Amino acid sequence: MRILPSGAPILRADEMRAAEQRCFGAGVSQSELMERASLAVAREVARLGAGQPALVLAGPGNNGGDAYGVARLLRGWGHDVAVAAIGRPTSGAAAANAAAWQGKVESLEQVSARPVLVDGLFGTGMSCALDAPVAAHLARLVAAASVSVAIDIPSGIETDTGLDLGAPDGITATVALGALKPAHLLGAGVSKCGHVLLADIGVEPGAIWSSIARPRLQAPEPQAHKYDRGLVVVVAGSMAGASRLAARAALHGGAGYVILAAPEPATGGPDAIVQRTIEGRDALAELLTDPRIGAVVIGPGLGRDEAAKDLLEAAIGCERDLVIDGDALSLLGEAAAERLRTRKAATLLTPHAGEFARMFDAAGSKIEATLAAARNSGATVIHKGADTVIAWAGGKAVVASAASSWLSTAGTGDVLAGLVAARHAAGGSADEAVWLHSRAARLAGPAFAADDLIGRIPVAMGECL
Ligand SMILES: NC(=O)C1=CN([C@@H]2O[C@H](COP(=O)(O)OP(=O)(O)OC[C@H]3O[C@@H](n4cnc5c(N)ncnc54)[C@H](OP(=O)(O)O)[C@@H]3O)[C@@H](O)[C@H]2O)[C@H](O)CC1
Ligand SMILES: [K+]
Repeated sequence: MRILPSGAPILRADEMRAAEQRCFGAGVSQSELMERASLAVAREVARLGAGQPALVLAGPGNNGGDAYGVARLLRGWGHDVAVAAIGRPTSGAAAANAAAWQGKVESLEQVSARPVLVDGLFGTGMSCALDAPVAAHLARLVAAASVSVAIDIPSGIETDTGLDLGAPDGITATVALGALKPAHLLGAGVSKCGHVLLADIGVEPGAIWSSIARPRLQAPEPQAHKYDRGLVVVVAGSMAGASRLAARAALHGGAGYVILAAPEPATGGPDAIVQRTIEGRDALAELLTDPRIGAVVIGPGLGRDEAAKDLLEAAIGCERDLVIDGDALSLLGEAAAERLRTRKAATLLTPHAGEFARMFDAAGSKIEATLAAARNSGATVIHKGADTVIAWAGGKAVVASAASSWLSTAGTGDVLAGLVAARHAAGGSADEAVWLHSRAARLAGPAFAADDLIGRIPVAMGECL
């Protein structure tokens, strides 16, 4: 499991440059800022590299400027340091750092590999794919090292999208400077950044995007009753098992009262789940007039037939807060934004990548695309994946990016939908549910079934009280 700072600010490349400019405007010089960056990276290299001979790769810009600073500091601390470079910085603090490096500078082609590798070729200035020879030499040098540290971002990952532009595999750790970037959490960054450490270099990020953090939960008040904790209605369709998973997840996610509304009573499952036989659109619409309902879940096991469409119409038309998942998202398709934006109550969507692409424009950064979907639909959108983005219509985004890959098993989406409803009905936020779902998966260990996941949710909640 990789280390990732929690609750940390995320900035795009242009936002980071603006934050650096504000720092300069406040009187901090570029060389001072670069020295803070170099010192933060050099300390991590000394810690992780444990004094082994180091090879520092320096690029033609400020990422390279950091690299020359790292090399100078390590050598000053007695480390055996070699430098190889692509181009040479021509201006500002980076050029001064390059000039201050007293040692020789080799080319990537000729330099020999060493046990410790520092990647200071490119950072937020990556503007296109790495040249193939550069990518090949970088991969060779990273593979030969026992410890490799990337400065700010591994070279070859696009800052704002996480798109792979030729980055090597196997980077041990990335020292993010000043703020996380989308590259640390999205796409290729999920697997290619290694552990992510965030260095404070005195820049005020002012970010409204952040990495997910452990929620703070409260036990129910002494006088609480089941409606205080939230009444969740799960609308079942043709596949009862999926809706039962969602209902059980809602119960173990803290809901005080769970109703499973199904065409015929489901057998098995906890007696604490109240079964209501609901046939057709009007009967469901009637049930959903109950103002005590904190959240309705529709989608798990709904199916896509005419009966399913009728139930979805009733759910969208009701005045309750609504979690829409799975089949219901596919039924909405590209009409989603238009159908949902007029709803007065809250709507939460839990699409995976395929469902998202059927409803919204998925081009570009996953954060930007999910925010656009939230703005256009008025819904809170939980865009699932190895990198899960939670986006609100007001522009806030939270990114979760260290989930267990064992979540790739049937039913975990149904569990999340029920958990999202429970936390919402309890007055919590969508990212709480994502954190609990991910933590429960960690606790469940390898090769768990969705049913096992449910039993770990209370344990995960116990870590938040
Ligand atoms: N701003 C500051 O004072 C500080 C910045 N920090 C560090 O700086 C980098 C960002 O530095 P920047 O100079 O903006 O860009 P890079 O160093 O990442 O890239 C350098 C140049 O490389 C060229 N480039 C981009 N992609 C490629 C490629 N695929 N192949 C070859 N060359 C490439 C690009 O030139 P262009 O002509 O394309 O513009 C870049 O200019 C940041 O990540 C931090 O590490 C300090 O940390 C703090 C101070
Ligand atoms: K780098």
